[in-house]
Amino acid sequence: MNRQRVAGATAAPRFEAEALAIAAIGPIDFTLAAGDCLGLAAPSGAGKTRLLRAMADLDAHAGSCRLDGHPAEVFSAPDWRRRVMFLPAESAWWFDTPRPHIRPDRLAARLAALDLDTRLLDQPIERISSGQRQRLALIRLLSYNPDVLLLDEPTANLDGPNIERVEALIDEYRQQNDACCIWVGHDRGQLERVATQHLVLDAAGKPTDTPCS
Ligand SMILES: Nc1ncnc2c1ncn2[C@@H]1O[C@H](COP(=O)(O)OP(=O)(O)OP(=O)(O)O)[C@@H](O)[C@H]1O
Repeated sequence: MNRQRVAGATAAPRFEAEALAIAAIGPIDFTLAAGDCLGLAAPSGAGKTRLLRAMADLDAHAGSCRLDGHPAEVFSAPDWRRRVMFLPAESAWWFDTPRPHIRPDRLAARLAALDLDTRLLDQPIERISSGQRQRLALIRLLSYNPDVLLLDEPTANLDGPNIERVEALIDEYRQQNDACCIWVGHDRGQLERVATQHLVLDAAGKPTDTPCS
């Protein structure tokens, strides 16, 4: 599924982190080229979500992130967060139904790709299942055309066929948009399928070479 690079080819950095740390979590460093996906694994409570929030500049942190060579500081906060977009494990919704949250471009195709009925767009949020909400939140995120997807356990509520659909949609988006992603997950098999690079943290949030159990 992953895009293969030509051996010996060097790709320009698209999204980078240098000495990124929040509280005692990290520091971490990585460099991703267009189309790359970093699989981020760690025991529960190690700090994966907090690092994603630091990358999106949602919480105060140490170290820096760069997009296409430009540090986060040169972007306005809303512009950075639109380009480097965080998908929380549990989605938040502020209108009564999904439709007003989602830009219409490619909406029908993405709903079909994730096996979602268009009528869900006009259903009250509380009547939509957690797995349906998770897929709708991904479609909402993609509708804003981010350059970097910060995905916090994006298939946690899904069954096997829907996990495959989500993996395929994200892979297609990365390839068509030269986007990068950071994929937080606990399923090592999945991370091996979707990621082009891997970062494993120990229970204290420090990078390690030891595989996460
Ligand atoms: N805003 C915050 N301020 C201080 N500590 C926090 C904050 N948010 C979370 N924590 C704590 O930081 C630690 C890391 O939390 P985080 O949610 O990043 O873990 P995680 O690796 O994503 O866990 P899981 O795999 O269970 O989702 C936890 O001990 C959590 O209680």
